[in-house]
Amino acid sequence: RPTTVNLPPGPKPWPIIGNLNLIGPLPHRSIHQLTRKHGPIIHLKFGSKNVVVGSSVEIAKLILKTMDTNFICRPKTAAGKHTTYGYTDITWSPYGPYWRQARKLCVTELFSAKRMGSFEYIRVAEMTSLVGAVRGRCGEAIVLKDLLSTMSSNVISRMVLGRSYLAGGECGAGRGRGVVVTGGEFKRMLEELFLLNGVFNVGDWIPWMGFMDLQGYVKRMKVVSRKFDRFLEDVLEEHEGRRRAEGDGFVAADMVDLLLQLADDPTLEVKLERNGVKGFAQDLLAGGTESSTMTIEWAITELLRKPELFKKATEELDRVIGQDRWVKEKDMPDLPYIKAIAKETMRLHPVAPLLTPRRTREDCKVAGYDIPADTLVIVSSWTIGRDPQLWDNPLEFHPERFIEDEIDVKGTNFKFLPFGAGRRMCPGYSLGIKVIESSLANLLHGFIWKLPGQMTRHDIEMEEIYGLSTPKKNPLVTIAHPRLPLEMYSI
Ligand code: HEM
Repeated sequence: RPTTVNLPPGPKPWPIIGNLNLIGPLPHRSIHQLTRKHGPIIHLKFGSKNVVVGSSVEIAKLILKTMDTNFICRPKTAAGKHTTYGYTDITWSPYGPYWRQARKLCVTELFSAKRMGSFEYIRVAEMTSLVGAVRGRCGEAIVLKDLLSTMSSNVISRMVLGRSYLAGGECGAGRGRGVVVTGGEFKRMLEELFLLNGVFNVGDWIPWMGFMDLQGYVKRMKVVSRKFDRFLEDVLEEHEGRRRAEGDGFVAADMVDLLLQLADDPTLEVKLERNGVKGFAQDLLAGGTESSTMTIEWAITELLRKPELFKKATEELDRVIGQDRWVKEKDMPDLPYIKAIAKETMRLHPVAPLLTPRRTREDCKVAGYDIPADTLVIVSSWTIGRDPQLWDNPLEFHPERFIEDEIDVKGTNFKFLPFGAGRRMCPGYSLGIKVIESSLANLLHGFIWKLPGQMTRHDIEMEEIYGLSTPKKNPLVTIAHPRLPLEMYSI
């Protein structure tokens, strides 16, 4: 090692806590302020841990693509240890043959175009239920998020687990172990899992304080992971029962069936153990629910603040779809304005404003600075998405910018990173974008959206909470009115 290490610029750390005093309850906003002061690559100390934040297109490209072999690992955190079966899921598993195999399974089995196509009927059915639920409450003030999360949980549950375990508010009813968890409880479990996977847990950064669990996060991680384990064990037993009963005629009907088959496959490079099956299933359930719900809620919120945009969206829908049918997934390429609203929402309200953290495997140099091995590496897509050098009037919600400049969602130009980029980018992006775009299109096609009572667009609050995702702090309350001929709702 060189004797003098040329670390990126950053604030002076305090003994023991480092710069943790500068990180508030919304870490992406704290980090945004720091990057504005110190530049596109900064060095911080979280306790004794080195942290590097990249917040420009150039640095993001180096981290996520050009030098990705050194940045492809995830840090070892209490959340990874306690909530993902000791890092045997996809998100927190370290770089190596196990993770590479997991990603291969995502591409070839779980999210292949064929598999996504074969599950389209589920997305259509749940979309129809969502439209029916909104229609049933037209004229009332509704918490939109509740209806959206039922839709997205049902889509993902049916694809991953084979059926909606949330139907009727109960789950697992009538089987060996009786009711395991209610629908409402399941949603709370997912929210808790997301929150705990994104929190700044002091024990991760000041290891000798870890045993005290001063914030109580580790205790909560253990509680939520026990709840998930009970639920997933039940699901696995049910699937194994069907497999035994059907013998040679068994055909995999959902992602858990596939994972259990793979766990028995002697040709797999690395054995997929039972905990791995549960960890993968949990990742798919968690990844597929909260992220699309929060994005659609933010989109309707932004539109309520700029009602003139509803007109543009519905003009496009009336022209392309007409008033006598609902929007199908295959219509989306013909609805560029709706797609632009979805992208603009993800620019201003990214699900993961700091992406998911990485860890350096070896000492390296980035932009002339030394980055030591085992540094926590963060890419601030929040800052990149608000950079005035990249976006005109960056704080304004202006979907047209994505029509003028057709940037894709796959992070190929590193200016727009809703799903990350490179080899560790979100494997579920095609499902996520399908659910977001077609739900948004149908909610705008089928309904006129208003604010309740005397509330005006200036009263809408825009605060978020931070975890592995960043949903609205206070859920949006809104009123829907039918927009299409009434017979269209008898579906
Ligand atoms: C709105 C929808 C979604 C958004 C915005 C989103 C965003 C992200 C982001 C930003 C990452 C981190 C990428 C990085 O480290 O560079 C990620 C990773 C991941 N996402 Fe998603 N996601 C979405 C939907 C989904 C869905 C539907 C699934 C699965 C059903 C999923 C499963 C995962 C998994 C397993 C990872 C970890 C990948 C790895 O570490 O190798 N996501 N996602």
